[in-house]
Amino acid sequence: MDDKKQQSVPVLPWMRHPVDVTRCEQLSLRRIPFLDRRLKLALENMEISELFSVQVALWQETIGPGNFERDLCINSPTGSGKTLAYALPIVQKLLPTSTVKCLRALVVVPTRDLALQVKQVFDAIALPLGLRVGLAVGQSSVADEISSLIYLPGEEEGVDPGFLSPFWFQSKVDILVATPGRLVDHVNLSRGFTLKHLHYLVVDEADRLLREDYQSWLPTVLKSTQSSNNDDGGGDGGDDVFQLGFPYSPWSRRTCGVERGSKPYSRLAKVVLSATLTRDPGRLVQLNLHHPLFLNAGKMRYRLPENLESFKVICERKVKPLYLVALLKSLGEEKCIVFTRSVDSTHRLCKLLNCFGDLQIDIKEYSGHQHQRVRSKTLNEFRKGQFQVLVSSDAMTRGMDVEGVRNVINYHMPKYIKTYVHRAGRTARAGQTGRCFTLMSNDEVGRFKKLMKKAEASACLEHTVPSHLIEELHSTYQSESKLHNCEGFTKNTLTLEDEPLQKHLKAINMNHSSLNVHDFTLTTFIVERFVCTIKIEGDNIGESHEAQEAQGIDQNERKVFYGMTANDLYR
Ligand SMILES: Nc1ncnc2c1ncn2[C@@H]1O[C@H](COP(=O)(O)OP(=O)(O)OP(=O)(O)O)[C@@H](O)[C@H]1O
Repeated sequence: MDDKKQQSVPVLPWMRHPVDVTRCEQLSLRRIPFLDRRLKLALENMEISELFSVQVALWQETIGPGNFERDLCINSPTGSGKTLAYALPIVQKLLPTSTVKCLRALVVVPTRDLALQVKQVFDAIALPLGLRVGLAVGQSSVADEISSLIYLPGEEEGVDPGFLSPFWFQSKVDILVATPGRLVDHVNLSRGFTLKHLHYLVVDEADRLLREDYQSWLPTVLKSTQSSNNDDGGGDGGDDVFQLGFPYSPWSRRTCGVERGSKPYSRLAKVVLSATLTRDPGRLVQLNLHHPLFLNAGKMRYRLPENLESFKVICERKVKPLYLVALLKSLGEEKCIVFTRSVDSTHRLCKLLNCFGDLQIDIKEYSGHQHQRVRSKTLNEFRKGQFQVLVSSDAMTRGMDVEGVRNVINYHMPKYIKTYVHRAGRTARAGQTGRCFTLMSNDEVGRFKKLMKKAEASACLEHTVPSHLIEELHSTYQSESKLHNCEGFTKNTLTLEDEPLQKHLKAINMNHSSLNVHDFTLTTFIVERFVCTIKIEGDNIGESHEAQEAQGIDQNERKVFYGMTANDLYR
């Protein structure tokens, strides 16, 4: 979107003049004012020697002169280091710990894998400083999870059990990273779990979290953070010591960086982030932001990582899988993520790619249809470099940080620039280089051009896949299919006798033991490969779709029989 058009979109007044994050220089750790020496050491142990622009900007608004006086909304590219940008000041602010642990910082993210990733960042800087980080993501039962988050009455440790036991609950963690659904479960169901002492709330991947309701997580959280700590520890309900009317509380009072003069001004400080932050006033208003300050990277709304190269790969629709295989072959051993438009396509494409015996690349799928355990295992293996190509749907990839991903391939062109930004952003992270290839047919080129115009880095060259590679692949699979097509194809019935084949078909949702077909001119190599083990009875062998159509055979009927058309396999 050009500047003129961008200005015509209704924007909240405080979003009109953002602080440009890119103007902040990267700074070496020794030049960061007030950085706690232990925090500096923890960063050095992570091999971090300087802070990125967005991290410096946030530091200024929190620990520096800004002193967290305003809520912060950050729109900064993928891989620019937003996690550490909020984790660092929060940990530094929590450092003067009170004698009693209580939950003072909450980070909400949309997926479990992302929550685990964020927790790891907090662990690296908070644990050495004696702060504990918890996770509420629904990996275990509510009861098991809560026992890792709070001391139950009678449990040892905590403060002066003789004084408060058996009525009190105490937090085991200072910082909690949570997904919205499980967070709401704890707020509503877990005795002793309270957000009343919360000082900091971070909403990461905010546009995604604000787009979906997730059991009304936001109003639930905001309501339960409403502390009555103005009245010196008399709680407004809940199962903690405040409810019991103790004369004083050893818990910290919320005054987080928003004290004015000598008068403490109780407020929950909020940090809201994304690489594609929403500007929709209706969504943002739900956050109930206090005097918000908008930090943006550059002038445009969408910005791609600086060292990302974008390419278009133009190909005919029906040979798209061949282009993908050829492209993957040409990328060699480099780690790569292939994006499709849905979980079904992800599953099918992964199966399809694994049919190419000569590809010699390990490929696995990663999608929301898989069990969390399977998904996390796959992600770990990918991180460790145990396989090179991950085929993925969009839902799970926001914020995912995997070292060494050099290439992203859009097998299906994304519909929206936001999707492009998040997909492409899995590479070229933290200043590294990376490439994003988008496969498209000729008639999609115009749409792609429009899409790319909305991002700041809109240069996009064409990447040509050598035609000899495509021809080689084509002839391999064509010849195989011809060979197998020759078996009796006399009637319009197809019997699936072969057990491995049946399994295979089942895996791509073709749950039939026998098929009635008019048309079994199999135009995709994947289906051709099935033919080799199918006992075929039909009379249409070798006829093209056009010829079949001329005979009045309804091509759509295939949909009824297979649950999908041969064309579905191309998409
Ligand atoms: N100051 C730094 N120096 C070196 N590496 C850093 C620094 N800060 C962050 N990183 C690394 O940069 C990578 C990207 O960071 P992070 O995941 O926080 O990005 P992000 O902006 O949240 O991206 P996304 O929008 O995709 O979630 C991580 O691997 C992180 O370890």
